[in-house]
This record gives sequence, C-alpha cells and structure tokens, in this order.
Amino acid sequence: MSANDRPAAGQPPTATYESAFLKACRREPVPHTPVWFMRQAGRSLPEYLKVREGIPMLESCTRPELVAEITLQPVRRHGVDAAIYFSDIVVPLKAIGVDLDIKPGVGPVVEKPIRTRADLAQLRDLTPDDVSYVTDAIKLLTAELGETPLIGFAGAPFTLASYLVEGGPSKNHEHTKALMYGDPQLWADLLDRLAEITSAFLKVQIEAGASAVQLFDSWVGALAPADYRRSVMPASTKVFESVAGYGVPRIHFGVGTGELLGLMGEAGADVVGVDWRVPLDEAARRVGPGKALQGNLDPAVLFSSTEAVEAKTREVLDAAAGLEGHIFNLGHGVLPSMDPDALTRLVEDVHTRTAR
Ligand SMILES: Cc1c2[nH]c(c1CCC(=O)O)Cc1[nH]c(c(CCC(=O)O)c1C)Cc1[nH]c(c(CCC(=O)O)c1C)Cc1[nH]c(c(C)c1CCC(=O)O)C2
Repeated sequence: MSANDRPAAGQPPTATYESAFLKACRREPVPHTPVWFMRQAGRSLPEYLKVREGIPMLESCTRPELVAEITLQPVRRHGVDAAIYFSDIVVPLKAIGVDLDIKPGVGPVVEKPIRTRADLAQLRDLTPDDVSYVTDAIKLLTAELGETPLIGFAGAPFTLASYLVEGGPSKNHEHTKALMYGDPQLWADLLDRLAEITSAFLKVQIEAGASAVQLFDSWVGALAPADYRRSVMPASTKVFESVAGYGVPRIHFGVGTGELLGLMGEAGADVVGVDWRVPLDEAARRVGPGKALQGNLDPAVLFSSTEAVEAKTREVLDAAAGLEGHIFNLGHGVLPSMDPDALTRLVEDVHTRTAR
C-alpha cells in the first residue's frame, strides 16, 4: 500500500494518512491546524540559493537528488505539515518539447506563442517517460519524508494557456482573452489539450507517491464568473475528474478569485485555496458545505513586526474557527525577500494557538 492510498478493509491507516494535513483536507478533527506555504522552497532560503548556484531553474527540476533536497529544506527548517514537490508549472510543457525557459526575475518565457490552430501542434501528449525524473524524485522523497505528506502540483489549463498564448508573464492577458472571446472553438481545444497534459502530469506524481495535489490557477482571477464557467471550468473539471479515482485530496488555488470561489469548488476541488482578500468565514459561505479551505494570511504581513504578524494570524484563525477543515497558508506564495525566521515563528504560532 502506498502512503496515499485509503486504508484497505481491515488494514490500519498509515501515519501519513493520519497526518494533520490530510485529516484537515478530509474535514476530520485535527490535533492542530496544519500549516504549509506556497513557494516554501526557494529563494527565501539561503540553503536553497547554495544548492541552486550555477544551475538553471528548469535544469534543477530534472535532477532527482536536487529536487528531493530542495523539497525537504523548508520541512526541516520550518516544521511545516506538508512538503510541496519542487518543480514549476511549465515543467510538463518543457517535457513535451515546448521551446520555453524560466528567466530569472521574469518567469516563464515561450519562444513561439500559441495563437493559431497550427500552433496547437506544439502540444503533444505527455507520457510518464517524459518526466521519469519526477517519479525518481518522488520515490526518494517519500522515503525521506516519513509521515509528512507530499503535495504534487500542476498549473491549471487557464494559467498555462496564459503563458503559452502571451509568450510570457502578462498583466492584462490581452492575447489570451482575444483568443478566448474571438475563437471559442480554438480556445476550447487548447484548454482541452492542456487538461490532458495536466492530468497525465498529476497522475505521474500521485502514482509515484504524492498524497495530495494542488492545481494552481494563479491568474484566473482576471475573469468574470460567467466567462470562467463557460470557457475555463470544463477543462479544470476534466483535470479534477481524471484524478478522482485515486482518492487523494485535490486543492485548487488562484489569486484574486473572490468572485470565483464557488465555481472553483464546483469544478471538483476538495479544498479551495483563498487569497487574503476574502476572510475565510465569508469564503466558506461562497464555497458552500463539503469543502475544506486553505489560506489566507497576506504574504506582505510577514514584512511587519512579530506582534503585527501574530495579530493578523489571530484574525485568520478567528475567521477559520467555524470551518470544518482549515489548512493554514499564505494568500499567495512566499516572497524571495522574506525573513525565513518569520516563517518558522509563524508555523510555531499557528501550532501553539490551535493545539487541541
Ligand atoms: C504562476 C506560477 C509559476 N510557477 C508556479 C506558479 C503557481 C504558483 C503561484 O501563483 O505563485 C508554481 C511553482 N513554482 C515553483 C514552485 C515550487 C514549490 C514550492 O515551494 O511552492 C511552485 C509551486 C518554483 C519556482 N519557480 C520559479 C522560481 C524562481 C526561480 C529561481 O529560483 O531561480 C521557483 C523557486 C520561477 C517562476 N515560475 C513562475 C513564476 C511567476 C516564477 C518566478 C519568476 C521570478 O521571480 O524569478 C510561474
């Protein structure tokens, strides 16, 4: 039995299955509110900068020992309740041969943006052999992590499409929206292709031993609910349905998605990630019953005094007090200039305040 399996009839559950993080995802009672941070591995940690020295980002994602080391660093340092697999949302696209790179300080840049039907040919199916380093790294990791669960992840179809269509990071998503509104059939076909690739990539991670998965739709908050429902939700739903049979919790997160929280849950998430703009009690009303919530301290709060961080943390925990399942996180990722000690203190503070 792998760590992510539900216990078979008559078998005791694994310690991983019984971890606070997976219990909270399942909305079961927990010994303390579990904590992890989006982008917890990375440039805020001196030990990360040291092992990454001279190795380009995308190359580092293909080296299993390095991936395992970087994934473990924040678990060792902060005592977080879950690890997140070190990779990037564009890794599966690179693996199928899309000509792209991650430029330091910029983000993913795509050589030939996808804007016509002919351009879709850049997107072939992903097979497990394309990403054998992912399987290798996760095997190393589950052995090292013990009972700490490993979260696998992928970019959601809309956010991946935004990078592919724009050719890089974008504020207004103008080419993306032009395609979505102007050629709905090509857009639907593009998102469906991306849903297939994303599903295949998540399956590789779950089969190798990931205990939960998070689908990042970071930039989907740029859309109105009706457009989300019509033009994005079918592809995201397809991804969630494709991994439903594994029984691992499925987390869905985006930034500025206050108006979309209900639909993002409806798309098939078990846990809905919330940024800092909507308090968790209000988010729970928008999402409705039957789902856990993850979030939502404003990351920028970490730049203020310890007392201010504690006060804002209390606000988040108070708003979460009536929830069935709460996983504490930031409302978006750790920033490179954050003091890692402030993050360690935050983990301790949440654990202490919520100990039952
Ligand atoms: C939108 C998005 C991307 N990548 C990701 C998202 C969704 C999450 C979010 O909304 O923040 C996801 C991601 N990218 C990375 C992780 C690592 C796992 C973790 O600790 O959370 C995760 C979960 C590593 C990374 N991905 C990247 C880095 C920095 C590159 C480096 O360290 O050299 C890391 C650690 C590069 C990247 N890749 C991307 C961006 C915007 C950047 C930052 C560009 C920059 O500021 O340099 C695209």
